[in-house]
Amino acid sequence: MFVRIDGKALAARLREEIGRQVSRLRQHDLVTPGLAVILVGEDPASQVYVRNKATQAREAGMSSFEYRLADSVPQTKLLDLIERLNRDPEVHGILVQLPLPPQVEESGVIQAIDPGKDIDGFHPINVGQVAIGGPGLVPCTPLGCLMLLKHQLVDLSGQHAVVLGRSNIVGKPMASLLLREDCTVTVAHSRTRQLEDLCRQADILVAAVGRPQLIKGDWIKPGATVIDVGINRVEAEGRTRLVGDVDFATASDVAAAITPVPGGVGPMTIACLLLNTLQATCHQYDIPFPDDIVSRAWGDTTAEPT
Ligand SMILES: NC(=O)C1=CN([C@@H]2O[C@H](COP(=O)(O)OP(=O)(O)OC[C@H]3O[C@@H](n4cnc5c(N)ncnc54)[C@H](OP(=O)(O)O)[C@@H]3O)[C@@H](O)[C@H]2O)C=CC1
Ligand SMILES: Nc1nc(=O)c2c([nH]1)NC[C@@H]1CN(c3ccc(C(=O)N[C@@H](CCC(=O)O)C(=O)O)cc3)C=[N+]21
Repeated sequence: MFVRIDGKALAARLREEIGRQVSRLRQHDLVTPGLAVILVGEDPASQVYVRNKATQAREAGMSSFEYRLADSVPQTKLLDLIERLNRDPEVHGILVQLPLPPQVEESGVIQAIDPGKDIDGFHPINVGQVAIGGPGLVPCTPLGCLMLLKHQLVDLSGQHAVVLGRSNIVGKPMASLLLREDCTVTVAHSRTRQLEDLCRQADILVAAVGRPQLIKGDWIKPGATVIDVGINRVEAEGRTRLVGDVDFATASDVAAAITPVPGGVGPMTIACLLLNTLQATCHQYDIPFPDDIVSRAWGDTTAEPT
């Protein structure tokens, strides 16, 4: 039986559970988790995400601080703001929306964020921790993908996972996490040969290439689980709509389960951002983090965060 993995519903349940944990912290007068989001420039899609992040943080009982900087902002000004937020006791998580304009050097900005407040998990310290299986903040999008996979599949061990895309924000951390789950992992990219044949070998296919509906049903192994990370805006019949990297219609005839776009990975990314903010807050205050939060939210035992 084909399953459409309902990321939107699962994310809503996870946010509710995060909200319960936040009110517990507040009731005990311990702390109100605070999330700071920095947006440089006026990209309309980024504005939508940043607004959604702020609204959902507030709905979960967190404080949300938004900083909008001009597209022409000098790097030093952005670094000064990050420094200030690193020291701000009301801010426990910092996110700088990517991509950044060309005058700003992305790696310098990421490295300026206090690794303990780096809720995106992009700082080299957190990247390294994930790679060696240590503690640390895990990037939100791959973390959300892993939770959806664990919800869908009882055992990831020994499964062949093919990750399409090798970006620092999705493909590479996704591959690290799947390896930690004992999958056999293949990472493909724009230079990969015979991509279709490779995809057909995947028990688990994670698509993060940013190419609208590139992956067709006949690229997919019957019974595979497909996670579609792609968010692509396409014009159709005079309207813009969102499609993934997977051609959902043909893929759903072959795969056992797929995440839809919208309503799949996207909402989980934001829920995981809030989860990371809660985790960072607990860590900063030496409060035990409720490790079973995902199973509490979803009522299963297969989806613990890593
Ligand atoms: N749902 C969510 O929460 C999120 C969704 N996204 C979406 O996920 C997608 C990927 O994002 P991101 O990782 O940032 O993108 P990047 O553009 O940084 O990376 C794309 C990757 O895909 C590879 N690639 C591009 N075209 C092909 C092709 N035809 N065949 C094989 N590989 C290809 C590139 O290869 P190479 O390295 O060789 O150039 C690269 O590794 C986008 O649609 C983005 O909008 C991103 C973040 C969060
Ligand atoms: N530092 C940083 N961290 C990020 O996590 C980050 C980033 N920069 N830059 C951009 C990408 C993209 N991203 C998305 C988050 C949510 C949805 C999302 O909620 N999507 C909805 C649809 C929203 C809509 O209608 O546009 C869905 O798929 O259902 C999508 C994409 C986070 N990113």
